[in-house]
Amino acid sequence: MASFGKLDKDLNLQVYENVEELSNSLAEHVAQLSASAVKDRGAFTVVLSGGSLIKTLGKLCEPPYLHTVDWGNWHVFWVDERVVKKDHPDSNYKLAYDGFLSKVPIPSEKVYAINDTLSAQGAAEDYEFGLKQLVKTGILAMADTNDYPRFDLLLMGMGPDGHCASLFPNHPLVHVKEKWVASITDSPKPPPERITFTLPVIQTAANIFFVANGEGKAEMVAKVFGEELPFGQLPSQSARPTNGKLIWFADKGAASKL
Ligand SMILES: O=C1O[C@H](COP(=O)(O)O)[C@@H](O)[C@H](O)[C@H]1O
Repeated sequence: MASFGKLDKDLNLQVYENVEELSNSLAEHVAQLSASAVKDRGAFTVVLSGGSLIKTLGKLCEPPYLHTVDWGNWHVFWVDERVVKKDHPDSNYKLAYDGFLSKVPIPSEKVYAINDTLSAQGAAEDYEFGLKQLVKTGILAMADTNDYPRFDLLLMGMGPDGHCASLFPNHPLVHVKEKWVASITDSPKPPPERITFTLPVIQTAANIFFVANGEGKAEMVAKVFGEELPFGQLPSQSARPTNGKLIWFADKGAASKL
């Protein structure tokens, strides 16, 4: 891992020589969080993004993690989803299933995909309702300090424009506070119809791991670690836990403009 001195310490940025090293470290960090959540609460609530993140989870599907992680107690959610059928090439569920979920023994009833028969608004409301039911069962924790759920881990990617989840720079959705899950029908990145966790839910997470690899992300990584911008102008900068832990995992390419 390369050293960025003060940046490492203050901003929790971990820079790796290549994606292979990044993926190894990511797997170890995820496995440790999983073990402590299952020990404490008997469940690990982990939230996936789509995009390039999924490939970096590959090491978790291999020994030793394949055999040592308590997959039976994982509960898997999506921080955002495109409103398409589950077998559509744009589906974040399909991407995660093909690249990760089909390779590890997580019980299918603990994988919470969106209802792909509904409109964007319907799917967002339905997903939020489902989360509230899981709070009632005790699987999903609520925060002590606000009225949002507190997921154990959010695994986040960042687009080259600085968006995360389906929260795009300066889009009005970045200011939504009254919902846990919101819909968008004018996403600047296709497909236009999506659902997304709102920023307060993201900020309430116990842990957020952001993953960025490749030079295409370098400019935005530098911006995220640059001056503090007004809330929502750069969602990947605003998406920081208010009472949790944030780690950025970057390869040398993504960190090349720091
Ligand atoms: O559209 C999306 O893009 C972001 C970033 O994707 P990447 O391929 O540039 O890493 C992703 O995190 C999000 O889940 C997805 O819906």
